[in-house]
Amino acid sequence: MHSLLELPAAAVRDERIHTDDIAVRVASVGKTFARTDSTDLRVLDDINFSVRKGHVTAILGASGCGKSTLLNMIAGLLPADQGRIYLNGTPASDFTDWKRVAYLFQDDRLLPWRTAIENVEFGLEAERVTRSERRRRAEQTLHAVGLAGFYNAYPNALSGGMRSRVALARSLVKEPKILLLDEPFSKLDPGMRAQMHTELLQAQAERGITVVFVTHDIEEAVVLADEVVVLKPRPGRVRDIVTIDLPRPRLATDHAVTEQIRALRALV
Ligand SMILES: Nc1ncnc2c1ncn2[C@@H]1O[C@H](COP(=O)(O)OP(=O)(O)OP(=O)(O)O)[C@@H](O)[C@H]1O
Repeated sequence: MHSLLELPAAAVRDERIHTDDIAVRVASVGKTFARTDSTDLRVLDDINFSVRKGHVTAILGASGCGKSTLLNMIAGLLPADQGRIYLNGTPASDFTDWKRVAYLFQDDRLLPWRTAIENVEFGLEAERVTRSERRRRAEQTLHAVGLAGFYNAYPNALSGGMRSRVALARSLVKEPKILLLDEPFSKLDPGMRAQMHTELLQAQAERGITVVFVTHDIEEAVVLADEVVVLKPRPGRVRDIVTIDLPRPRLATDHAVTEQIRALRALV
């Protein structure tokens, strides 16, 4: 099952191609890290895929195959040393609308000296938003992720799941068009992780956000994603792009979901 979004290499190399419904395009991207022992580590090689606007895409692969490196390049945190990454048709190096791109890290990175609401407001401090508007939007977003009543709690008084919600709210308050997530729920227990999946999908559907997330968890990829980019390691290459065309909510106990998990397991 290949996605139509897997553009042919020749088309990918043609920088004139602008498809209005593509939010992220990764075109012939490669990355090599120089190591202290002066040997180079080729982490990613000739990566090609596209992410449709409003879709949820998983980047799935074993530990060390370059998933975080790829996400960091999409986020503009790392340059690609081969190929190009485009956001809304613009090369990442020329892209200016980074305020509409949010990144949720593996650890929640909450500021311990700030309350929940102050942590969420932090997401807006780089923007031209008045203090009262900041407070209003932070309250509204915390409410939307089920944390009304915990506005003034400090992170150390919150459970892991609640901290994840605050971190999600801090990303959503920016009203991102693109949300990038690097295994943000991997430290949660399975029940809490399932709740966070529901929160994420609800926010994504309501706001039409494009989501790209990294995971090594096949079940998480099948439950959340419209498309799964499967990477194989050393160096990281695209093994396959699989479309998950199942209705939501997807329960890991449903037959169609377990079949899809089984099919993906054979690829990873
Ligand atoms: N800045 C860096 N300098 C040198 N090597 C790096 C750097 N960042 C990552 N690497 C190496 O690149 C490889 C891929 O790392 P990356 O974190 O992208 O993989 P991953 O698939 O996200 O792994 P995990 O699931 O364990 O987080 C690893 O071998 C890692 O040690």
